[in-house]
Amino acid sequence: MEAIQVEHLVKRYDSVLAVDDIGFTVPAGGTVGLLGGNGAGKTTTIAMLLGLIVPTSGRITVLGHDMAKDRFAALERMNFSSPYVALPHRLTVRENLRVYGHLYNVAHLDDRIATLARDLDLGQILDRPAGQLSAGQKTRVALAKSLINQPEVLLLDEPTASLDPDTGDMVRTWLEQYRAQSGCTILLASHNMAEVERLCHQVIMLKQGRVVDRGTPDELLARYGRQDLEDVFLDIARDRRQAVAA
Ligand SMILES: Nc1ncnc2c1ncn2[C@@H]1O[C@H](COP(=O)(O)OP(=O)(O)OP(=O)(O)O)[C@@H](O)[C@H]1O
Repeated sequence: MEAIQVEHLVKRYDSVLAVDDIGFTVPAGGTVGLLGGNGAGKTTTIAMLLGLIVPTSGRITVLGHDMAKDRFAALERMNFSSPYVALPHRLTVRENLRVYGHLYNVAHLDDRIATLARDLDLGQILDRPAGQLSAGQKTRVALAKSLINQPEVLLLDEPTASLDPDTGDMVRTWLEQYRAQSGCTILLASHNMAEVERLCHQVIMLKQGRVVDRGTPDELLARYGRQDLEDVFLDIARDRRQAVAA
């Protein structure tokens, strides 16, 4: 079953065609990476999947619900993390998580917050105002917020941005465990190619709002004759493609 289905999706902002007729699916339990340079359309695509931005045209189905008609039924089973969304600054981390927990009607909320605080190492910062945290601490809190309702579909925009290598690795390991234990479907936008190689079953390469390539990390490496995805990314960004088997 497909958890996410995107068909002929378009978003135009006046003169900018931010998303230009893209289509992809994410199978239930799969992790798909959305890659592309700055301005490629990743954040716009995620915002449309969440119903935060209305598409110019096209169709999005999440967990069987058409997002144009029936998005609230899907939204309560989804969540997201984005560095572009600031949590209320004056509330402590715990208060923030409580607010979001109530929005999603989370049962046994204190237990859920305690579990997330333990797993994401938030113990020291739970009672500090969100506005006073470092960028890396905010990223971990945003991730905790995104998991408060144990979503079946998780949209992650740069989930490890600002994390030091050790914490980034901890978060990736934890995401792998969470996915294995929950069967959650993940769409991940990232500029970290090692992260994409490690987490994603399938990769979609966007450029100027269009899908320019897609495949498993191994397929893309073979197609471009490269050892790592960073070089594949650069080839695509710079319009180079090796004359190897497609
Ligand atoms: N509100 C807006 N009004 C006008 N243009 C916009 C708006 N939001 C995004 N754009 C444009 O749409 C295009 C896609 O932007 P988007 O933020 O989706 O890219 P991205 O792939 O997430 O980039 P990055 O890696 O830099 O975060 C860009 O050209 C951007 O300037």
